[in-house]
Amino acid sequence: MYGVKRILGIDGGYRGFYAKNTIPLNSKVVNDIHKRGGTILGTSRGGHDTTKIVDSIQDRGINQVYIIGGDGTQRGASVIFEEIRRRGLKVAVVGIPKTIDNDIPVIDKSFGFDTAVEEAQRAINAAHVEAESNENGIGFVKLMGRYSGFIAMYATLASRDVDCCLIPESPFYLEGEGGLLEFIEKRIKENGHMVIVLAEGAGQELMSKSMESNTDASGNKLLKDVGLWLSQSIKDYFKKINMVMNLKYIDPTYMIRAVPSNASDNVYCTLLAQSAVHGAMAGYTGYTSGLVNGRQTYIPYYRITEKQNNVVITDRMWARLLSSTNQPSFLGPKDIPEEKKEMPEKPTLDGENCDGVVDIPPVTKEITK
Ligand SMILES: Nc1ncnc2c1ncn2[C@@H]1O[C@H](COP(=O)(O)OP(=O)(O)O)[C@@H](O)[C@H]1O
Ligand SMILES: O=P(O)(O)OC[C@H]1O[C@](O)(COP(=O)(O)O)[C@@H](O)[C@@H]1O
Repeated sequence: MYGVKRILGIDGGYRGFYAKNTIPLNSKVVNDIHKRGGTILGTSRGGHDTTKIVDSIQDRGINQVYIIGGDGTQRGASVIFEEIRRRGLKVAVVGIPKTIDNDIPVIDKSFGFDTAVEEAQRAINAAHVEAESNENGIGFVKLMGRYSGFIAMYATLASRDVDCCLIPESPFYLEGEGGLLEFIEKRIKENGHMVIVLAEGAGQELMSKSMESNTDASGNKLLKDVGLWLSQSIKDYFKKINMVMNLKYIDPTYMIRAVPSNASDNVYCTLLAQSAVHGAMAGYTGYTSGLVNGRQTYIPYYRITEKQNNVVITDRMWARLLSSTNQPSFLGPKDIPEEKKEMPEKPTLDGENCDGVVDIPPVTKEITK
């Protein structure tokens, strides 16, 4: 449509700009990538050397850069955009929001999230079958979600087989009255089985200080395996109270991330890509292409990078989850920040992303002509 002759793929994330050869892309090369999981370009953490990246863009004569990834990637794109602007280069920088975690703010959802939720159902179904088939069975599923529990929350709501969903945004405790272990014992006594879904970032603070972890190359906290730790704690508890229990632990995290995208994500990806290109061709730069309240928009980087999208546990969606699982909130009044105690009803479809959409500024014509 625009007569573009040369498209280069950057191999292996940000460091690929300066440490690797580019991968020529054409319609033949990308013809069936939507049917495969993963990425033909490769991915990595770390490696964001802004000067070298922008040098590489400049040296190669690149005039449009499309950067695909999660909230960290969008922050990286924003830094590149600033440097390009500082140097006065005529290069458009555009972000495409791709992450299964759905932790990018403002937009309705990121590309990959729907697929992850759908695939998580398989693991939850398996956990349910195993739990039902064993005496006092517990099916325990760990899902991704380092800081944001969206996959766990939506998979739980979709499945309706889950008795307890634990996410990073909602603190919980194990022992004593109102604690998780007491709840599990009660639910098992009532139903004879249960399913627990856990986002990997949940309950990290409960694990021993001796298991203190570092950060990955991107600066993300390296998580301790809360799934294994929690399943062992549950087993120890049932041993202590001398009650039979069969816990089956399922960790489908990388299997979920590796599947090809589903139909809904394929369509979404097409919209994101087309919209991103139209924006750059129209002369815009410094934005992430995304769906907001069902409409394709161009969102200036400063709105994307100012915060992370997290589950708001005082919002309606989490309330819906609590009523669906009938789990306790595990919260005392002290766990709810003052300003969250009286949240006004928000005028969106699902209670999420409200903060970002009410006053989205018009696209600033951050254009390098
Ligand atoms: N504040 C930042 N400034 C510059 N680059 C960043 C920043 N945060 C993240 N990046 C770059 O983006 C990459 C991807 O971020 P990461 O958090 O690993 O994944 P995701 O994009 O899925 O959130 C990082 O490896 C790093 O190169
Ligand atoms: O082990 P890796 O490759 O660093 O990835 C694990 C992390 O990936 C995430 O799913 C984010 O992945 P995406 O950005 O690809 O969606 C986190 O939830 C998880 O902690």
